[in-house]
Amino acid sequence: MVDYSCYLVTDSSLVHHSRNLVDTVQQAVDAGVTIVQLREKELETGAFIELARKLLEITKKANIPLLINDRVDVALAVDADGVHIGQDDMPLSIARRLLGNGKIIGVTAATIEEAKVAVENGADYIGIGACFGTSTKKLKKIPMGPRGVLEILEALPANAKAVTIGGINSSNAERVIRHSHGSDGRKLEGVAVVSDIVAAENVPEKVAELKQAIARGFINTVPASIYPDELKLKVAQVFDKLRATSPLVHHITNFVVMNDTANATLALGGSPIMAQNIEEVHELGKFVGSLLLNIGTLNNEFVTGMVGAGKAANKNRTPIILDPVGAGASSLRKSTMKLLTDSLDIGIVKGNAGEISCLAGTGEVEMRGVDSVGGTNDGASMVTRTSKLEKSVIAMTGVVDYVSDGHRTYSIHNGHEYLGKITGSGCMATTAIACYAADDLLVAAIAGLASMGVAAEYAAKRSDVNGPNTFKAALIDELHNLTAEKLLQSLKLQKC
Ligand SMILES: Cc1ncc(COP(=O)(O)OP(=O)(O)O)c(N)n1
Ligand SMILES: Cc1ncsc1CCOP(=O)(O)O
Repeated sequence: MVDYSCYLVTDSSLVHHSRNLVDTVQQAVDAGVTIVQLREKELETGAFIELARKLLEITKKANIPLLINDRVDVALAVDADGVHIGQDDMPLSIARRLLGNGKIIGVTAATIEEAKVAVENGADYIGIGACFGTSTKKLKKIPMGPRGVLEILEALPANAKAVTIGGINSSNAERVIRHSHGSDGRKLEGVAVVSDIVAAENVPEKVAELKQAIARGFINTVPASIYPDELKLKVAQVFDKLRATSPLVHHITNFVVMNDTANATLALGGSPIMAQNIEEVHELGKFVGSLLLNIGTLNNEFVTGMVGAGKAANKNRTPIILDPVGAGASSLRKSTMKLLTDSLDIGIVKGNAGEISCLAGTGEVEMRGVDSVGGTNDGASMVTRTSKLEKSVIAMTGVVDYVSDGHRTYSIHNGHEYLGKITGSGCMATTAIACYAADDLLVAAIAGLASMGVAAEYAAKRSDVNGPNTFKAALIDELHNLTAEKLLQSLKLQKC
């Protein structure tokens, strides 16, 4: 059985200046890559064969396969273990005739049709891509993201094998593999990586990081279900922990709510920092408890900062909470949400019914500006479906709030109508979730929405509250006055 899990594809033009390609492959093989593909675009045939022989010596000793990219003649000349061919290369049927059944043949596919044809014609595995953007190769099609990879994988027969390629690195490999877990239990066999390994300063360290990320991605445990009373106790516990630890919540958020959400974070017990400049987001990473990305007012600086901060957060395993404000309202917002969900591992997405239906791609709830027009008749099924699709916890706000991790779904019946009459209450709810995100993400999403709902009920009851404006000030006060006991007493939580 071929192990495709950690697949090194070479490119000598990208090799770090401190080594040559042969040393790079030796180090990568010693560190545990499971298969190697020699991919050279500029080499003359003689030099190609010589290089292939050297790499074959290394891979044979480690008992792993060496495939040759595009050049069936080179593979035959050195008796390599197989080839990888693209859609414009030698047809699969001819390659198979030349190489015989004992050799591995991989075929690139960017569409369902290409993948199906390759499998029908006897490809041993499919290289699905490009998954993300890459500077290693000029792409002919826009990257498909992990969801596009899964769509191709799910269209193939259950026994078909596939890896994905394009922009894969140690900070996104876990998500890419996890995302490929299909409804019928199938998943990718692994990820193929060029620059993240060959250009790395420290190859053994990089391969170790990649292998750990890949191994985490393959773990697909179904979480145990939790009864509402047990969950309420957990909410009370995480509230006390939040007050004791005051985590730093890094916001890249919109101009409209920046001040209110900073105050809501402080009132609830967190510590806010609002910073979007790419120059500083990396430095902040080490101290940040969670990263909140809110697309309410968009410009290029914000989006660049979000992607940069998001990648750093994924690398540090800091949870990211995304608020795709108004995602269904304009194509810029929709494409920004797609860019963020495709390129980052998002822990929790919080949105109203319109935003969540836009994320799910169903558009079943319309949007007017940043507000949903109406809600959905079946919030529980909408969040469960979207969570399964996105592999993120989904928190959907409305008259009733719904939270799901794809396996466990709950509804929260707290709040007050004034929440819908002030601007920024949804963004404050996202902030509240981000304050709790150091803990189990399902619990964090419930605790955040519960805190907002219960604080709103206390605020609305106050004698000094006469309407939305006084309510907003009182809401910040009541987030500050919240206690674990109040949450336990007032939280109305149901299992769906
Ligand atoms: C594992 C894997 N998947 C896809 C490719 C891309 O191959 P191809 O389409 O032939 O493009 P080039 O590699 O020739 O640029 C691959 N090499 N490996
Ligand atoms: C060969 C190839 N085919 C699709 S993307 C790609 C290059 C991937 O390189 P990297 O892993 O450096 O993004």
